[in-house]
Amino acid sequence: MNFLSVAVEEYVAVVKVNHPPANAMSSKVFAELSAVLDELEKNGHVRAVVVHGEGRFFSAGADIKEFTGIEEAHAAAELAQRGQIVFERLEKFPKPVIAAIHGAALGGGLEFAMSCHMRLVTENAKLGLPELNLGLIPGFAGTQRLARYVGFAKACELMLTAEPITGVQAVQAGLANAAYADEAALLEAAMTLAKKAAAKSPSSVRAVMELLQTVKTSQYYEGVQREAQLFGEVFTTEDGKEGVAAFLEKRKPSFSGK
Ligand SMILES: C/C=C/C(=O)SCCNC(=O)CCNC(=O)[C@H](O)C(C)(C)COP(=O)(O)OP(=O)(O)OC[C@H]1O[C@@H](n2cnc3c(N)ncnc32)[C@H](O)[C@@H]1OP(=O)(O)O
Repeated sequence: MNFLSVAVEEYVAVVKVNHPPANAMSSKVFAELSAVLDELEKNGHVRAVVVHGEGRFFSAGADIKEFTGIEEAHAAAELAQRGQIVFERLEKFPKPVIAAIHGAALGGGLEFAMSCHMRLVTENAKLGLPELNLGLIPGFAGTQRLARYVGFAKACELMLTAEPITGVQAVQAGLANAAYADEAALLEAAMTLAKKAAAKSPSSVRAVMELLQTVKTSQYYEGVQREAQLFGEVFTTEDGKEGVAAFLEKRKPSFSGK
């Protein structure tokens, strides 16, 4: 493992993303996450999982530096689908997963956190889906999951303004469970919560985790599929190219509507 580390303590696995500088969700990070889920699912010493980011951020999203090599809409749609599959697996994971979010959970980073079963945040963490600043749209099922947590109007506002909210606001909006003053308090609270779940009967926990997933309908999956397709289409517009180039060149994008 190069980008993820796992430490197990009292039936709780702490998974840390360590992909400096921003813990971007690159294809290698996704591959490792998938392998880690395989291992944690089988491991009888693991009954709950805490996911955290090493360094300044939880995760700043999909790896924008990897976007530059992608030319075709179908290739961009496939990138979205690959992320969607891993996050779907995470959401369906039979053991509870808690995201402990500090710094920033943006774009694919928030989509990662939204696939976890609970989210604890620092008060000043930034949570948002800023893809429209890049001339893109969310692609890892964020368009479908966000509204489930915050409702239609707030999801619309967050995506269309592309502006992040704080950890405190995320709790108020129903996106996060609770906010803590700093990273140390956040991690302590995440471990306490995870240990409470880990102390319950694994069979009852597994049953609850399965039952909570039945809220997803076929319309949800149609939405996710359409999201990947539209991500591919938007990705190949001139505005999509301009947005990504502007981010990498550290300048404001100029969108032409093409
Ligand atoms: C389907 C899914 C799609 C997506 O997820 S698209 C991505 C959506 N996410 C974003 O748009 C967030 C982009 N990043 C930011 O807004 C900012 O960054 C932060 C708020 C996270 C941090 O800002 P600050 O503290 O001013 O640092 P900094 O100089 O902007 O970034 C530090 C280094 O991190 C790299 N970085 C940040 N986000 C990403 C990313 N998502 N993918 C790849 N690299 C990223 C930068 O480029 C830079 O790197 P260097 O030091 O080499 O210049």
